[in-house]
Amino acid sequence: MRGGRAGDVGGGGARPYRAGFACFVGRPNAGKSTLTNAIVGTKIAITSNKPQTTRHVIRAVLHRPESQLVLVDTPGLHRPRTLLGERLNDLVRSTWSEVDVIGLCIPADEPVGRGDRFITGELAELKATVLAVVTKTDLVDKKRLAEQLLAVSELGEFAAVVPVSAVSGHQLDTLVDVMTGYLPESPQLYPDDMLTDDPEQVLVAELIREAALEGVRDELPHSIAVVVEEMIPEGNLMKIYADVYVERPSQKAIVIGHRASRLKEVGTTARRQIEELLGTRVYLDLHVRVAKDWQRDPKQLRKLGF
Ligand SMILES: Nc1nc2c(ncn2[C@@H]2O[C@H](COP(=O)(O)OP(=O)(O)OP(=O)(O)O)[C@@H](O)[C@H]2O)c(=O)[nH]1
Repeated sequence: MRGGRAGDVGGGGARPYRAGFACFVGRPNAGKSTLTNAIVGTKIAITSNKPQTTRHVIRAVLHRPESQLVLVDTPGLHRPRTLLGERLNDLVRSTWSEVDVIGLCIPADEPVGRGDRFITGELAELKATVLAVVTKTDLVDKKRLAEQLLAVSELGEFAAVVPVSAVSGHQLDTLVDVMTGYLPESPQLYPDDMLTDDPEQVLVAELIREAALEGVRDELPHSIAVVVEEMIPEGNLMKIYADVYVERPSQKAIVIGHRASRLKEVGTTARRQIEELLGTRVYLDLHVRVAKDWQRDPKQLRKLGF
């Protein structure tokens, strides 16, 4: 509906405008978030070297003259052990049913396994076009890559198998081209200047959460949640008030550190990243609170946005 299209002008031979939704799926650590970041070129989806850290569906809009690819970031599918785990899996499935193109990510440096087979089976039921994306090609040599491409193509019926590296940038444009080719003909979905339709607060909360996890992932891998309570613009300054939730007092001590030294670092790191994201100066006020067993309590989960 919104915006005109250069492709309309001139008629004869112009390719149709395509627009639609796509997402990357795959087992934890397959490289989905890193790939999304590399394609979008800005730090929107949050990555970590620990599985299951992507907790929000985040959309990034890739504008091209003849197309618009809306990337939806989903968490990795996994065996639920807590209520949060179940919610995450529901979120993954509902996202899958809404998109036009799905890129199943399989790392080049790990054997194709049961998890990949399971997800491939689930995807076969959907109406979306499914591509296989062999990620992290920079980690293997040509021979290993060729073997992996073969193993992946034997895994299921894919519209295409595309090897990429988010780190070296290898084939990223090709992947976008291939995915775009499978989008439906459609008018432009979002205005030209829009990169993401997610509330800024979600992105800000994710940046704070990532900073709070830095260096303590082994101790508190899934025990931190962040809620941005208020964002108040004041001239060219954005005042942000946020709560960092942990499950237990002992975790609160870890996050805060000796004489609040760690919390200060978290605040500084997060503030820099938020300033980059918002393009304004930021004042960041962080409070650490204990929400007992928040991962298991539906009321707490709702409050924390799950
Ligand atoms: N060398 C290399 N490492 C990569 C590449 N892509 C991702 N990684 C690394 O692989 C790990 C997992 O990447 P993520 O992007 O967080 O994986 P994910 O699939 O989003 O993981 P979940 O959020 O757990 O579902 C991180 O340590 C990344 O740095 C790549 O192209 N090359």
